[in-house]
Amino acid sequence: MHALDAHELYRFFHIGDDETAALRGVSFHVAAGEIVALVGPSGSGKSTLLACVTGLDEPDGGYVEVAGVRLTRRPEAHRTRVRAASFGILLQSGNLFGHLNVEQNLRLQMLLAKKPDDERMAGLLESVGLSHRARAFPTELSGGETARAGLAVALAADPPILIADEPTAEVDADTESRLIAHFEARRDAGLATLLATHSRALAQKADRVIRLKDGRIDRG
Ligand SMILES: Nc1ncnc2c1ncn2[C@@H]1O[C@H](COP(=O)(O)OP(=O)(O)OP(=O)(O)O)[C@@H](O)[C@H]1O
Repeated sequence: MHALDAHELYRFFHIGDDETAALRGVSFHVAAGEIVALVGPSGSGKSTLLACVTGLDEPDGGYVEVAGVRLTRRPEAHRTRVRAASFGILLQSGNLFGHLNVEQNLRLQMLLAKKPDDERMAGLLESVGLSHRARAFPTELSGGETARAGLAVALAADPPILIADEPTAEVDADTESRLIAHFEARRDAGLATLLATHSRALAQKADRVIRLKDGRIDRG
């Protein structure tokens, strides 16, 4: 049993008569204490895969297990419970509440996980380079700041499984190093991390790299 298991995932999208096979039988796992990097060209299915493994999207075939418990095709209430207990999630759609400032978004995430910790919050803001923007609201942040604030929220409750889509896409080299150190600390703490990334530096630090191509794992 792994922190996360994906079994033969399929996902199709239909627009008019056109069908896109975004995932075509993808199986993989992420163990506790492991960083796995998901890489592949634009359109290869990375974001679709991350949405399916978190239960935010339902695969058309196959299933996902979180610590051995099935997530796929279970009632929404069950999926929501598993997500809250097991995942920190940063997808490209973002994860910030617009009526809360950055600090309040982090605090809310910690409260939901019953882990309020102001000191940890300050450390997280510093590690994503946003200490000076703690009081800013999401509409007042740049694209890069929004992504970093979202990552801090995803990390806030020290989730057993971190799922992040392009967590270092819009950061400078120093911030990327700090974030990599953060992911490595998660590994040392026995937590699982799955990152979709175009960053070579980040992929090099992963324990395993999974390469997607046209909705399949490319073993070439
Ligand atoms: N909601 C949707 N409706 C229709 N097609 C979709 C939808 N979401 C994704 N697709 C298609 O599925 C395929 C996989 O997309 P996906 O976003 O998963 O790729 P990606 O590897 O994450 O790309 P990128 O690196 O650009 O984010 C693409 O062909 C995309 O156009």
